[in-house]
Amino acid sequence: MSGVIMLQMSRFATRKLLQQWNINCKNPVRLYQLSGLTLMRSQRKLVCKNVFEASLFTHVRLGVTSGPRCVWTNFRASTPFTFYSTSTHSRQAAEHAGSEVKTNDKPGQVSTNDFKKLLQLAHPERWRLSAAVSFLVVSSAVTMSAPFFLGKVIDTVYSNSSEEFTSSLTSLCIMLAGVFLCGGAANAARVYLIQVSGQQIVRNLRESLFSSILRQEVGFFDKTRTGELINRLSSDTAIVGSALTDNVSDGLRSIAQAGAGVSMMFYVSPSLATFVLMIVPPMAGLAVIYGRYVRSISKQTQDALAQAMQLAEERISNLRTVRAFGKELTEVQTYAEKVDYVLRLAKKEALFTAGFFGVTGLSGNMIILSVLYKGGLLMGSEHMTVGELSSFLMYAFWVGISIAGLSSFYSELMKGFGAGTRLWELMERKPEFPLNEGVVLRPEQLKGALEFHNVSFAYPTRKDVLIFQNLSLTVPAGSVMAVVGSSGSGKSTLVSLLLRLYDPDSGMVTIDGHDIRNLNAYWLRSRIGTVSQEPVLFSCSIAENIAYGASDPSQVTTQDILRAAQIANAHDFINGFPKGFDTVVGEKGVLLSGGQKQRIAIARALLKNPKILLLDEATSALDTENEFLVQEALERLMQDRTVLVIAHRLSTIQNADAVAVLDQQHVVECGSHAQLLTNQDGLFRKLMERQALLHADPKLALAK
Ligand SMILES: Nc1ncnc2c1ncn2[C@@H]1O[C@H](COP(=O)(O)OP(=O)(O)OP(=O)(O)O)[C@@H](O)[C@H]1O
Repeated sequence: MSGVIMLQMSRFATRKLLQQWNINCKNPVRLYQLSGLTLMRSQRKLVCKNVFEASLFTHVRLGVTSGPRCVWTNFRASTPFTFYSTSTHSRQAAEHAGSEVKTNDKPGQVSTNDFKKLLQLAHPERWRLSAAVSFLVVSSAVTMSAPFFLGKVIDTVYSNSSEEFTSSLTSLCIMLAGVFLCGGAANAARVYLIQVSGQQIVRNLRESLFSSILRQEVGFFDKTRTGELINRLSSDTAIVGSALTDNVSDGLRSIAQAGAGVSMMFYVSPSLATFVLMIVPPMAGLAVIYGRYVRSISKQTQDALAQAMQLAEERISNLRTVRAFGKELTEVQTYAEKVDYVLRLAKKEALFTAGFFGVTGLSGNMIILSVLYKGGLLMGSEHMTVGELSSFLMYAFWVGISIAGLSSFYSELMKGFGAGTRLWELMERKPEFPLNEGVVLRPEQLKGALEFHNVSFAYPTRKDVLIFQNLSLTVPAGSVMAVVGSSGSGKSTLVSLLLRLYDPDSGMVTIDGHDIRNLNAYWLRSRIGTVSQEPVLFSCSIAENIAYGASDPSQVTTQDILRAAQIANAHDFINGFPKGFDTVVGEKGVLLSGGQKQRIAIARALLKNPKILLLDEATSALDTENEFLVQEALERLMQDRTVLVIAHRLSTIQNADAVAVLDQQHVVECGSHAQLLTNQDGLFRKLMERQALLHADPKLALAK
C-alpha cells in the first residue's frame, strides 16, 4: 500500500511541518512537491519508520497552504489515519481532515508555556503549598543539622575523660531529641498539606477536563476514542497532580538537602568535599538523559494503554454482541496483543531504569569507599577527628540520596509535562459551536415551525461523502411530518441537524424563521424532545431516568413522575417491579425490555414538555400489546407539538399531516399520504408497494 502526500506551502514551512509531523511509514511514501521543496524533490521515495500505520494508510492527498488559515484541498482519505503534529495549523487541518490528532512531544522538550500552565494549576493551592514549603524548610534544616550534631556526640563519646562527660552527653542528646521531634512534626505537616493540595489539584483538573469534554461538539466524539478520554480523565490527571505536589515537594527537599549537604561537607572538610563532588556532573548528565527518555517512553506507554483501555471498554460494554458472535477468545487475544505492547514498553523503561539505578547505586558505594579511604588518611595525619569523618560520611550519604531524589524528581516532572500536554490539548480545545451563547426566544415567540433551506451537509469525518445537497423541507408549526426513505438516505441526519449536533456546510435550518446557528444551543435543545429507536437510559432508578427530562430534575415532584409514567403507559409495568419507581435499570437500561425502555423514554420526553418533538420509530418488532401501548403513548406525546417522525409504520405515515421522501441527498417528494400515492412513478408509491410486498413475500421484494 502506498500513499501520496501533496504539500503546497513555503519551503521553510514545509520542512518545519515535516519535522513536526514526524512522518514515518513502513511503506514508501511518494512526496510530490508543488512549491519549493528542494529537500524532498530528490527524494521521490522516502522510506520512513513507524507512524503512518501501513494498514490504515491508503490514499491521502493533502493540499496545505501556509499562513494563518490552513485550507485543505484535494484531501481524500478512505480511512482515517494517525496524524502527529504539534503545530496549531496542522492540528486544525488534521481535525478538519477528520484524522485523529496526537501531539508529538519531542522527548525532553518543555516550553515555558507548558511550565506556566503547570504553575497556573498550582496557583489556587498557593497558600497551602507555601505552608508546606515552610514546614519543608524546618524539616530539612533538622535533617541536615543532624549529622553535624551526631558528629559532636561521637567526638564527645571519644573524649570521655572528663567528669562532665555524662552530663554534656545527656544534655546534647535531650536537645537533639527535641530538635528531631520538631523535625518529625514539620515533616508530617508537610506531607499532609502536600497530599491535600495534590488531591485538590487533581479534583479541579478532572472537573474542568470533564466539563471541557462534555462541551465538545458531537463531531469530536466521532473521531476521538472514548478509552483515550477516560484515560486522560483518570490517569493523566493523577500524574499531573502528583508531579506538581508530591514530586515538587520531594524535589525541593532534595534541592535543599543537596545544597545544605554540600555546604556542610565543605565546612567539615574542603579537600574531601572537592574530591567527592567531582563525581556529581557526570551523574547529573546521566539523570537528564534518563529523564528525557522516561518522558518519551511514558507518553508512548500512556498512548498504548489508552488503546488497550478503549478496546476493553468497548468490548465490555457490548459484551452481548461479543458473546452472540462467540468472539471472547479473539477479543482476549486482541487485548493481550495490546497489553503485550504496553508490557514491551514497560520492559524497555525497566531496562533503562535498572541501568540507571545500577550505575547510581554503584557510584554511591564507590563514593563512600573513597571517602573512607581518603578520610582515613586525613585522620591518620590528624587533620580530621572521627566525629568529623562520621559527619562528613552522613552528609555525603544525604547528598547522594538527594541527588537520586533529584533525578526521580526530574523524570516525574517530565512525566507530568507529558500528561499535562495531553490534558491541555483537550482542555484548550474550543468546541466548534458554543453551548450557551446566542439568542433565547421568549416562550410566546416559539411556535415550532421548522425549515431546512437548501441544506448541504457531509459528516466531518467523511467530508467527501455528501449526505444532503440543497435539501429543502418545511414543517409547519403544530404539524406532524413523517420522513421516509431507504436505509442510509439521511433520515437520522435530519434529526441531528435540527438538534444542532452538526452544522450544515451550506444553507440553513430555521425554527420560526430563526437560523438555529444564532439560537442558544442549550436553550434550543431544551425545547426539543427526542425519542430514539433504542433509547439510552442511565444506570440509575426509573424515577431518576424519567426526571432526567426536566430542565431541573431536583424540582420534579413524585406526582410529576407518576403522571408522566401514566400518560406514557409505563405506570403499570413499573409498579409490577418489587421496587417500583426505585428499580435500577442497569447500564444503558439493560434490565428492561425494548418496549419498556421506549415507554420510559416517552415519559422522560413528556416531562420535558417540548414544543418540538423528534421521533425515531423503532424498527424492531414489539409484541402486539407492547406495540399498542408504545403507539398510544407516542400519540399522546405528539399532541400539540411540531413533530418530525422517522416513520416505519404505515399507521404513522397515514396519520401524519405530510410525508417527506428522502432520496439522492434531497427531498424528492412531499405531500399527504393520499397525494403521494396518486403519483404512479413516485418513489413513495414504490416504497409502499415494496413494503407491502415485503410483508407478503420478502424474497420476491428483495429480488426486485
Ligand atoms: N457520525 C457519522 N459520521 C459519518 N457518517 C455518518 C455518521 N452517521 C451517519 N453517517 C452516514 O450518513 C448516512 C446517512 O445516515 P443516517 O443515519 O442519517 O441514515 P438513515 O436514513 O437514518 O438510515 P437508517 O434508516 O438505516 O437508520 C449513512 O451513509 C451513514 O453511513
